[in-house]
Amino acid sequence: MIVEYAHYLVPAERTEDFEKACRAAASALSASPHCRTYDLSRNENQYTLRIVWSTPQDVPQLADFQATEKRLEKPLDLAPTLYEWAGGAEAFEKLFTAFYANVAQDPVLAPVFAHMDPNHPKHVAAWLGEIFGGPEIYSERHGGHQHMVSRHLGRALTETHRRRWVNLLIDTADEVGLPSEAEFRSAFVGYLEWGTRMAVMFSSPGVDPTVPEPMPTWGWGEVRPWF
Ligand code: HEM
Repeated sequence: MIVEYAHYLVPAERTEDFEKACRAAASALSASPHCRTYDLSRNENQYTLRIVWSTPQDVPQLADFQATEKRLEKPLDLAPTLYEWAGGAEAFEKLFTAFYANVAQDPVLAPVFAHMDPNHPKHVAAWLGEIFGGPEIYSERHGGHQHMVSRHLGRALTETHRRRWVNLLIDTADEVGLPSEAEFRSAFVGYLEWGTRMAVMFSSPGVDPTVPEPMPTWGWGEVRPWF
């Protein structure tokens, strides 16, 4: 992950044009599979654009404006990752072993997972661990993002399935004693809400099965809409 900071000194008569160009750049950034998040801050006539990239790219809409300084930096992780906070690989394996045992008893979900691969709980644990900042095991050993998406294709999952999956996973998180701090649980549930909606989308008829986006990552903060 690369964090780009670009500082712009913008004369008062050009701030309107600059902010318009930034909004155009925001559309391009949102559409880019390489951009994870971005924001613009202003202090009088100084602007700082911060972009978090998976790989460095240009922001063409701002080419007319001279950046006074441009720095590409690796972020310095001062906070533990969600993976570390949760308790690492062991915690995710415990969670998904208990979850799929509960799934087998659930009238809504059991039929969906009737032919599940016995290693499925371990694979989903590796997926979630990687998303939450742990080792890149799912990418290296289990086919990465494209493979995960392919396992949902054609399953025609419904909102009833999705909601039951989320509810049961949260109940199981309580059952196995996953950390319950507000910050951790809000990030955890935020990912479940996003991830299950993506699973339902990719399970719909006629969806494009190609996935150019890299593995998602999830942290303590926010994500932006794709627009
Ligand atoms: C955050 C949400 C979700 C995540 C992270 C997730 C993750 C995964 C992963 C990583 C796989 C592939 C496992 C492998 O590599 O073998 C998979 C497969 C699958 N997922 Fe999901 N999934 C999510 C939501 C859902 C939902 C809501 C359902 C249905 C209620 C569902 C049903 C399935 C099924 C049936 C498979 C194939 C299982 C098998 O045959 O082994 N998933 N999921």
